[in-house]
Amino acid sequence: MLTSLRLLNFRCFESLSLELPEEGALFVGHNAQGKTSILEAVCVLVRLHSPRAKSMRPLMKFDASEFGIAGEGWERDLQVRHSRAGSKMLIDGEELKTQGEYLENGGLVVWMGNEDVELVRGSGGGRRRYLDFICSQLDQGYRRALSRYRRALKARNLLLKEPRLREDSIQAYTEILIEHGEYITSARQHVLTLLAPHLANTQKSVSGREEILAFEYQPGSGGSMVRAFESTAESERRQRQTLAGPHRDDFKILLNGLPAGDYASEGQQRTIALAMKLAQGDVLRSVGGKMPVYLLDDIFGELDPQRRNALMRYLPKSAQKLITTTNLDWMDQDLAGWSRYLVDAGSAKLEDS
Ligand SMILES: Nc1ncnc2c1ncn2[C@@H]1O[C@H](COP(=O)(O)OP(=O)(O)OP(=O)(O)O)[C@@H](O)[C@H]1O
Repeated sequence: MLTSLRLLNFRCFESLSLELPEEGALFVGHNAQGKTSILEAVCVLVRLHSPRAKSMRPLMKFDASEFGIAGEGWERDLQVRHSRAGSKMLIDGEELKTQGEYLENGGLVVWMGNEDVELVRGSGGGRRRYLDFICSQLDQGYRRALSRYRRALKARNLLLKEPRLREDSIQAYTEILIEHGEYITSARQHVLTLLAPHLANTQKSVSGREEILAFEYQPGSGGSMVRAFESTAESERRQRQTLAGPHRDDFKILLNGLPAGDYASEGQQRTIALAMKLAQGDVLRSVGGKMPVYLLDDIFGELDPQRRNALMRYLPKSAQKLITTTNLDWMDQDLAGWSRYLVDAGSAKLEDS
């Protein structure tokens, strides 16, 4: 649990200091006032990961040359700083050399956003990121394997684009891809089996119906990386890119046996995405051994009031929940005792409830 948050030149915030209650808080305000940025800062501080930016650069206030996020959580003082010279991560004032060291023994996060529906109807990239975010939080080795795989994939694709192919070098990278690729694929497959029993509960809780939600893994190597490289060798050299491996993994989402991307209604797709994120929280808790912080960014807009309240009730009581919303008209009385911050033009003030 994070007990405080301090921002300096982060997105629209020049400076901000907040206390975060144990059960969490609501961040209420009009559009474009900074609500998402607060949740994003928490995600970066806890997991070094922004759910909406590919790099740290866009997180820096337009007119600033560095930004900082700090907070106390999990009995440590955490700090992330970024400037043009690079990023620094500190725990209790001591700078750490690697992201792995910073993340080790830290907190876990579930991010739920309006865009999650793309998990159901969008391309495989979103579903791979969903699995990667879970696997990376459960296993430090996974983060390492993924980053080595990505580097080797980039290098091998560049080699395949050269006018004269250097087969020895390509083969050297093939071996790296096989080593890390097998690890990534089996970790993703394992996480899907961990998610399966939770999905049944979460789907029922959010939809209020007996619907069967299931995943079917589709490895981008077809099952064996070694055989995949043999069978794609010719086409790779024609198309000049690596064609098999976990960068092409995907999984089918089936609702009552039918592909949800093609058959489920808009409302059902949104419910499935919520169920997937809630199941993520259940797995992080049961396997990762820690209660994650739930960051819910404006996910209520597309749900009817009954589902909004059902979702609020499903969230674990003992978890810290930080929630953004533009209004609270829909909230049932028994849920109304939350701490509320009014977010307005890059400031956040605690309101009397
Ligand atoms: N790097 C940056 N520097 C300064 N301002 C930024 C930066 N990045 C985004 N902003 C601005 O910060 C403001 C707040 O954005 P944010 O997404 O946090 O708002 P929000 O309250 O969540 O809005 P919504 O309800 O529309 O999602 C926006 O006006 C945005 O343009």
